[in-house]
Amino acid sequence: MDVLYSTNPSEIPTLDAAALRSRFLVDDLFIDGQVRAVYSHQDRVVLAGATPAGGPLPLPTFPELRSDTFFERREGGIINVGGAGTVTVDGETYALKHGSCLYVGRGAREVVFTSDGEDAARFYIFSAPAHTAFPTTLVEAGNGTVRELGDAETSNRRTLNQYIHENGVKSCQIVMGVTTLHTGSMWNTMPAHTHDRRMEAYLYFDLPEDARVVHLMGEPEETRHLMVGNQTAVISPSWSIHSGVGSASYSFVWAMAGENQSFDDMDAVAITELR
Ligand SMILES: O=C[C@H](O)[C@@H](O)CC(=O)C(=O)O
Ligand SMILES: [Zn+2]
Repeated sequence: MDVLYSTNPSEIPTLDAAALRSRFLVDDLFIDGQVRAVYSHQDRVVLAGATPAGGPLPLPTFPELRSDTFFERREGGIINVGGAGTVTVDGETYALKHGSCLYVGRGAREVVFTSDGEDAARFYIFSAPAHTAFPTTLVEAGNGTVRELGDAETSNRRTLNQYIHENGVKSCQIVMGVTTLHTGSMWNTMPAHTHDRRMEAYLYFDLPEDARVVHLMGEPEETRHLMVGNQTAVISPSWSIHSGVGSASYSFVWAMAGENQSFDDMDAVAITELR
């Protein structure tokens, strides 16, 4: 498990592209037959990828967690960004096709991933510390609370599906869903925003391998960009904007944790104010 410590915004202007990438980008989550994980000190979230190939793949715990099982003191949201597969939680099997979301509550002991066929499932896991156990719950792709945002004219027409949130699947901290750009629209989250009470991570997926998202980060008055490929995550501290434009349309998993779960508690920044 890699550990990423928190970064102060004053460090941003001192970082070159490689240093920015090493602190905020996670691009090695999905490797056949492995569970890969990163512990971020932004609200102590863990980002993980599980790619079952050639047989069932159990979720281990990690020495850094000092726990007997991964979910001993944690909850998690799991979204499948690969081929169809299943997640078995303490003997109960949930089928997750591409884009479906499973919430796993604190205290789950045995979690095992499988792929249905040749096209390996790729389970993205976003986990946060949890104070109590909410029920493990499946939401099929597209069955969250849907918001239609943006316009084709400004190239940001997109469908946002909220899965784990105040008015949906209950959690201690996690707010999680998937946003899909309509064909021909390339911008997400414009106008950009911050939410000082929550960190957020984006995992871009369904982006062609030869395409990139130009992801904007940093304090609104001191922005930088990251060139982001398919199935790559970007960690956004609470002080950072998180917005991007693709060279092709794409989807992304967004997931937050922190002080509150109010999706609309965000401070928008007009593009004319960004520096
Ligand atoms: O705080 C909320 C998050 O940044 C995302 O939900 C935004 C998003 O998916 C979008 O505008 O497309
Ligand atoms: Zn946000």
